[in-house]
Order: sequence, then C-alpha cells, then structure tokens
Amino acid sequence: MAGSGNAHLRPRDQVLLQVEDLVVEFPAGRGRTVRAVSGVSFDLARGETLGIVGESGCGKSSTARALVQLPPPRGGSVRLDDVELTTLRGEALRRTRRRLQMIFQDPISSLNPRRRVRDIVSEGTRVWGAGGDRVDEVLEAVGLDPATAAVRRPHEFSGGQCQRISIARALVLEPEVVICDEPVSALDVSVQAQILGLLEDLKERYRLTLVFIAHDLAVVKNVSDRILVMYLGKMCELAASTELIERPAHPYTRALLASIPGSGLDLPPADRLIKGEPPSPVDPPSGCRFRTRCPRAASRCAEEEPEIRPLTGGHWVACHFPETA
Ligand SMILES: Nc1ncnc2c1ncn2[C@@H]1O[C@H](COP(=O)(O)OP(=O)(O)OP(=O)(O)O)[C@@H](O)[C@H]1O
Repeated sequence: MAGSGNAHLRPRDQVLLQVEDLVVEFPAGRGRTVRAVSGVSFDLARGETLGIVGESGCGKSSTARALVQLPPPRGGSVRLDDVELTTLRGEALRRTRRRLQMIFQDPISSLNPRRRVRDIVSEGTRVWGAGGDRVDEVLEAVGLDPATAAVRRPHEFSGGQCQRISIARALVLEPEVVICDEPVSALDVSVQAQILGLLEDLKERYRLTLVFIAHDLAVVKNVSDRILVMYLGKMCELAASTELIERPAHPYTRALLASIPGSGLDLPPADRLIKGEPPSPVDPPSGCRFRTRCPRAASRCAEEEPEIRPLTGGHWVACHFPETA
C-alpha cells in the first residue's frame, strides 16, 4: 500500500500504473542541482486517462520520461502491474518498456526524415522481433492509407499527419500505457481536435491507458478522467476532471481555469492572473512554492509546505487555504 503521505493512491491491485514519490533531478551547473520533479505520486486504473497540466518548466516532461526510465528517476517508485521499473536494468527493462510508449510534442522532428513511413513505424518491431505484420493495421487505425503512406517520407506529410505516424509507431508495439507529452501543442487548432478525437478512438479500440500531458487545461479537461495539476515540480491538485473543473480548490488551478474563455469560473481580477514568471526550480521559494504568485498567500505559506490532503473523496489539494465552496 501507499505510504501515509500518498493516501490518494488506490490499492495496488486496482491500478495498472502506480507512481510514488517520484524525484527527478538534473545538474544545473556550478555544482547545483535542479529538482525538476519532487514527490509526485499518482496512479492509473486500466483504461483511465490521467491529464497532467501546468505551465512550462513545471516538470511534466521530466515526469513523463521518468515513467519510461529515460532516464530513471533519482528517487521514488514506478510500478506497472507488479513490476517495479526503477530497479529493472538491461533486457528486463527493455522488455517492460515496450508496454509503455511515448508520443512527443513535435511530430516532425521526432521522425527520421530519411526513412520511409513503413520503416519508421516498424522500427520498434524489428528490435522486438514481433509486430511487423501490424504496420498496415496501425497505419489504417490512425487514418492513413497504408498503400500510399508507407512508401513516403515524413516531409511529404503535414504536422497532423506526422503525429498520426508517431502514434502508429507507438501502437505497433501493442503498448498498454501511452504517454502523450503535449501531443497537439505544435498543431493548428483545427488539427488538434482531429488528433484528440483519434486518441479517444484508439484508446477504446486498443484498450489503452493514457497519460496526457499539456500546458493547456482547456485541452486536458476534455480528454481526461482525472487531472493532476503541477507547479514547479510538485503536485498542487488531483481530482476527477469534472470535479476539478467545477470545484477547483487550489489558487493555481483556479487561475489556470479562469484563463479559459467560457470556463464559467468568475474570479475577482486579482485571482484571475498568475503574476510574473515562475521562480527558478534551482532555488524554489520556502514553504509553498506557489506563494510568490498566489493571491491568497499568508505568512504560514512561507513557513510551512502544504501537504497534499483530501478535500472530498478523490479530490486532493496541497494548499493551506483552498477554496472549499
Ligand atoms: N536535461 C535537463 N538538464 C537540466 N535541466 C533540465 C533537463 N530537463 C529538464 N530540466 C529542467 O527541469 C525543469 C522541468 O522541466 P520539464 O521539461 O520537465 O518541464 P515541463 O513542464 O515539461 O516544461 P515544457 O512544457 O516547457 O516542456 C525545468 O526547470 C527544466 O529547465
């Protein structure tokens, strides 16, 4: 079972992926360290979509990469079924990693321009020695005509089509969990909707479990069953999507939500804007990391770091003064 600080995690036998107290660090020059992710914990039931949202630099991509152990996190646990990924090495890690696939933000640069689509999509299957016969099926599943698309190269496709190719490349390995790291951020708005719709369809068809990362809460809210809001490497709030949208409790979540046109959240102007830039994660503020930009900050917020704690069943928040109305 999860430790007391991670009481929002469900019992292990109910979840496919369980992440506990994840810590990711990078060297930041002059002997300093940046803690990009600090104490992040969440779980995913099979077939569920968890959205992770927060502004640039809050640690979303570092969290995503730590799930697939690229690189392995500095601390914490990532458990897929009964398999603890953080202690796996070599062939055992490689074999388990196939079950978790990633889709990235920039589809064009993540595809090798010199190779034909068939080779790109089947690349992983050659490493695995299986799945090569699924290339046509997955190309068709992502909406590309295998007969014409497979022999072309990435530059002959639009950004949206390249993202379809990336999705096919992930799907061909029959993953259980697909981690989508800002999959639509680089695409035109009209294309974004198509790719989001495609991911929803594929999730049903292949019984996928999704982690969906975006800086834009407007995108995340429509595709996620639950949403985790991160700020400067830490968890702010975690709740079912409708609960988080209808009753956001953390001042950061509230400001993110109020910035979405038509969100229905009518905040006083001071609460609506997130002032200034995020502080440096190399030297984060004492106490609550959001306090330097928070309209509700009080002296306690500088002295004491808020633990993540329950508001109602399934709704968790790390704030000394959450909105509870
Ligand atoms: N390889 C690295 N070396 C040093 N610092 C890094 C590295 N990768 C990320 N960081 C730092 O870790 C912090 C979190 O970065 P991360 O990319 O995970 O955030 P993010 O929320 O995904 O942001 P974005 O939306 O811009 O990708 C940032 O301060 C970033 O500068």
